[in-house]
Amino acid sequence: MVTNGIAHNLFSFKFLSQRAAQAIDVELMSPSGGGFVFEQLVELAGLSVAQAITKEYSKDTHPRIAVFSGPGNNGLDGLVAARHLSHFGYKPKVYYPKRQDKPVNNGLLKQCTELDIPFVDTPESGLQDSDLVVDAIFGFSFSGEVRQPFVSAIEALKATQIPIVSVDIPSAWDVEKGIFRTLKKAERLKETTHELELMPG
Ligand SMILES: NC(=O)C1=CN([C@@H]2O[C@H](COP(=O)(O)OP(=O)(O)OC[C@H]3O[C@@H](n4cnc5c(N)ncnc54)[C@H](O)[C@@H]3O)[C@@H](O)[C@H]2O)[C@@H](O)CC1
Repeated sequence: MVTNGIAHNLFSFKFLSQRAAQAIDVELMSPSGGGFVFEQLVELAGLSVAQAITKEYSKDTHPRIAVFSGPGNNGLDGLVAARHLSHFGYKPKVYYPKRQDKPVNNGLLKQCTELDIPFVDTPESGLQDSDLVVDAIFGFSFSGEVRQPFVSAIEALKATQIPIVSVDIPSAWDVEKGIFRTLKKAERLKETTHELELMPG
């Protein structure tokens, strides 16, 4: 997880390559390896995100949290985090524009709905009156240029002044090289003044 609020600690982090991260997940779920099932890993990931937020951002100063969930498993981490944040006393709302009809997705949607966590239709309404945003749009399987319906969500994240907590990596950054893929060189230089740049290794 990366948060723009703890940039000063960036160089004490170690980063995994895309291939290594995927290989670790395969190993964790192998019967001869970790023996975990997928749902356990998603629950652990989402709980870790929510716990990290409680350490960095108190519910007294950052109670209103927008969660942007993407179409894959990174998005599921976001839904689990929203559920825990609600239990921890925060007020999450979720932007989840592209949903898959799978048992784990449907179960998490039901759990969030039963906690009265609102689902919003646009990134702007997610960010409005929020103190923090959880970026769970893309994780280690992101590649290429950002496609709809996530272009406007990424633009909204680039423009917002509130803290962004990214699950795994900042969405739309090249998984191996960091920095937004969609930016031209001049824009990239500007972005590096207030965003993190991830380097492999
Ligand atoms: N075993 C696992 O796969 C686990 C994954 N976890 C989380 O899930 C993430 C990886 O999950 P996934 O492999 O589902 O991948 P992601 O959640 O990173 O994203 C894949 C989804 O994004 C879409 N996508 C990729 N590039 C795009 C682009 N340029 N524009 C628009 N859409 C694009 C794909 O079509 C796919 O629907 C990890 O980073 C981690 O956060 C954890 O929950 C633990 C378990």
